[in-house]
Amino acid sequence: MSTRRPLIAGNWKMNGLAASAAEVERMIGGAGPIASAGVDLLICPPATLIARLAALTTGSPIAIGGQDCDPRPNGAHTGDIAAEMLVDAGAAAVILGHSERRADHGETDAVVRAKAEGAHRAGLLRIVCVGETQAERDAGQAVSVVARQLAESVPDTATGADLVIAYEPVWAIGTGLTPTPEDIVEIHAAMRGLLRTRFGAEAEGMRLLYGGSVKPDNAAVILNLPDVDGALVGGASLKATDFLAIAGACAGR
Ligand SMILES: O=C[C@H](O)COP(=O)(O)O
Repeated sequence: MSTRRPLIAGNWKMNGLAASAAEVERMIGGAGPIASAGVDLLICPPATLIARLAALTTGSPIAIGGQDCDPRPNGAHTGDIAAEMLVDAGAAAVILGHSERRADHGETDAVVRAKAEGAHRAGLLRIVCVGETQAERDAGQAVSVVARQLAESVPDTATGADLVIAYEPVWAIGTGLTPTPEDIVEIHAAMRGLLRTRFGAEAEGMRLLYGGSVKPDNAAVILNLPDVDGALVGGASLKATDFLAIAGACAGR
């Protein structure tokens, strides 16, 4: 049995208004037993809601995170948000290199790595996303693509305490499709092996999340797979009942 604390993280993407605080209040209401079972809970709302939800969740088992940060600490960069600003707003973590940012904003592995360095400077837990496209999987390149992203997006400063990797096959995001359990196990085992080779004992503390169409009805199977230390949940994290059901499946492992 792993000593890593499982993490269920919700990525709200570009969803959520002030009224969404009510959903988080419902999450707080159900989070106690899940946290007592040793599961870490994180919600990453849009930047506009970080301060509001950080205040709301203070003293609760739910932490708040960002969905991106700029590598630089401050300066004349209109529209960008530094990792230090996320911390100042109450964030404890940040998602980096999500495939939607890689696709929508042209983020390369080198950019993701620089952002991860910025997050490290600010003291944030870093959740670095990797994952192959459908074409890459069809070409038999899933493991090699993930290995390359892992090697090039994760900085040398990574430690067991501050690095989380989220394996999110691009074709599984928001589609209702998921890889087979065997495919998830293959990728997670490969990632653990690569992290061990690079980081030695620190790799044992690095949590590996699966993300892509995680729902209450498939969570138990996915979360019980070897080397799956939790989930990065998109659509299902917008509803307290679904998010708590997924986290509850993790608590029941
Ligand atoms: O960051 C979360 C993922 O992109 C998964 O999204 P999804 O659960 O809506 O498929």
